[in-house]
Amino acid sequence: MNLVVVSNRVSRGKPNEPMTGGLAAALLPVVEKTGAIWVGSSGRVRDGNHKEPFAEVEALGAGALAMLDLPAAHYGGYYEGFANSALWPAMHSRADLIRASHEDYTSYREVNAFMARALLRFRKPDSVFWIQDYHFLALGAELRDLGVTQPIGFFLHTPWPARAVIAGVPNHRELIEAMLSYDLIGFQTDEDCENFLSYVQNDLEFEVRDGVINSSFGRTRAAVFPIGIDPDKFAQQATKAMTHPDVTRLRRSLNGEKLAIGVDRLDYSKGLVNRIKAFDKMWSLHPNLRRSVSLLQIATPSRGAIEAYGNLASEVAKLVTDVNGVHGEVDWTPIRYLNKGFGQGVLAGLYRTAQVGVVTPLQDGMNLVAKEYVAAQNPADPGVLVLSKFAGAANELDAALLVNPHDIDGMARTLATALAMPLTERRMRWEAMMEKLNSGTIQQWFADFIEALQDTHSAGNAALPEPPTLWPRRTADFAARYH
Ligand SMILES: O=P(O)(O)OC[C@H]1O[C@H](O[C@H]2O[C@H](CO)[C@@H](O)[C@H](O)[C@H]2O)[C@H](O)[C@@H](O)[C@@H]1O
Ligand SMILES: O=c1ccn([C@@H]2O[C@H](COP(=O)(O)OP(=O)(O)O)[C@@H](O)[C@H]2O)c(=O)[nH]1
Repeated sequence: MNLVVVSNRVSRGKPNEPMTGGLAAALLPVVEKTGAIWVGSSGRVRDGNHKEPFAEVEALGAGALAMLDLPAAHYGGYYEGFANSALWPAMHSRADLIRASHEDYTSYREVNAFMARALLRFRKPDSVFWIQDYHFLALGAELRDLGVTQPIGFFLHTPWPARAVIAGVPNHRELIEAMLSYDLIGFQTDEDCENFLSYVQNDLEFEVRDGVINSSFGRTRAAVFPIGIDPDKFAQQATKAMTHPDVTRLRRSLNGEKLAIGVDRLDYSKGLVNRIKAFDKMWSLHPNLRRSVSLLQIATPSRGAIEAYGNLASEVAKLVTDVNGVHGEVDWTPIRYLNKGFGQGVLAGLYRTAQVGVVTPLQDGMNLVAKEYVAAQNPADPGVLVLSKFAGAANELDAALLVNPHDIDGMARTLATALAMPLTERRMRWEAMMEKLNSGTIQQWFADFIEALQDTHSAGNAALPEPPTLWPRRTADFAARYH
């Protein structure tokens, strides 16, 4: 098997560089170990008609990384536009933030078609294609249009929302029909998978039986594959990081005070505003916790060219200033707020230093930070995870203190409970969570998906007498422009 993994964001595997998001963090070890070729955006754009996509290819462990320059005329409409101003808010049930022009949709489809053409260069007879995330919902259909008959799987890293929300995305029907060119579609949680199937059954009116969709576009299976981490690697990194200068300086600066940590992209889905309000409330309700616990909030800049993200950055910065102004003292700062990223080798030590990990998104596909925080703890004296019930991770990490991120008073109370939790209960909860992390590692996620993809593809071929007729050209106008 020659595995071709495709995502918008890639990682070059530089150990001291921060990961930009969980998708890149999760795929990196998979590519390094399995020898897959990972194709994604170089982050640069290129003018011209792009008949010959430009890819820079370099080794990545046992695998390879191919970084493509995407078409200059369409990059903004694709990434900041349709992907992150229409699909992202919809996937996170923020229909109020959906902004999409028809030009953005055209650019999105153009980039999907461009990527399909670029992938032909990496195709071999035994290739298996694995497409990642909402940037490439239509890529499978584009590949089928180009005559690709090999297995094509898709994994969605974000949530999939209720039918009424996805219906707010322009061209939703055409896009979701295009997804039915995939052999297998993977989701993070049962709820995401059920929401998707409910749309397919009720809005597209295709037959769904035992997670298999039989449509005029072929046979597609939808199933759940919760993404994991490598807990052993994180535990080792955390032990090693305790002597890193950033970590020792942090510990020294605490003077015995307790620490809570939050690590998030500066994204409205992460619930940063409510989290800071909950700390404000906690210090107001429990004045004894002033000076005895502070919050280190790492908020790495993300998608800054989009208005909603710029607004959020200003709102959070102002809120932090206000809360520090109210509760701070000449020699004590309640919230240390950093707009920069850290390599995972350092991050693991920061997690281990904190008695409480605060992961309170309003919606999140999985949230790998929650899993990393748990894996980085000292088994003899583990910290407590306070976790939103709306993060995909809450399905497995149900031994965390689960909170409703909309209930600020409730979160304030839970934070105080976490800070006072006795060692025996902390250990019991931590051991239960580690058991889950060890049985759902990133390696397992990869193996499960690829096995299911190959099985589904073989079963689909066996069931279909004339496969080529099942892949109608849904996107003839886009295809014609490039082929
Ligand atoms: O590539 P960016 O636009 O900078 O955004 C970063 C990534 O954010 C999202 O990550 C998701 O994947 C994680 C791993 O499965 C999951 O834990 C998290 O809940 C998701 O939000 C996005 O889905 C990726 O495509 C981005 O690369
Ligand atoms: O300074 C930072 C902040 C985050 N991360 C990594 O970025 C990923 C964030 O993934 P998550 O699933 O929590 O959220 P996403 O950003 O993908 O929505 C995790 O692997 C973190 O270790 C990092 O390497 N450095």
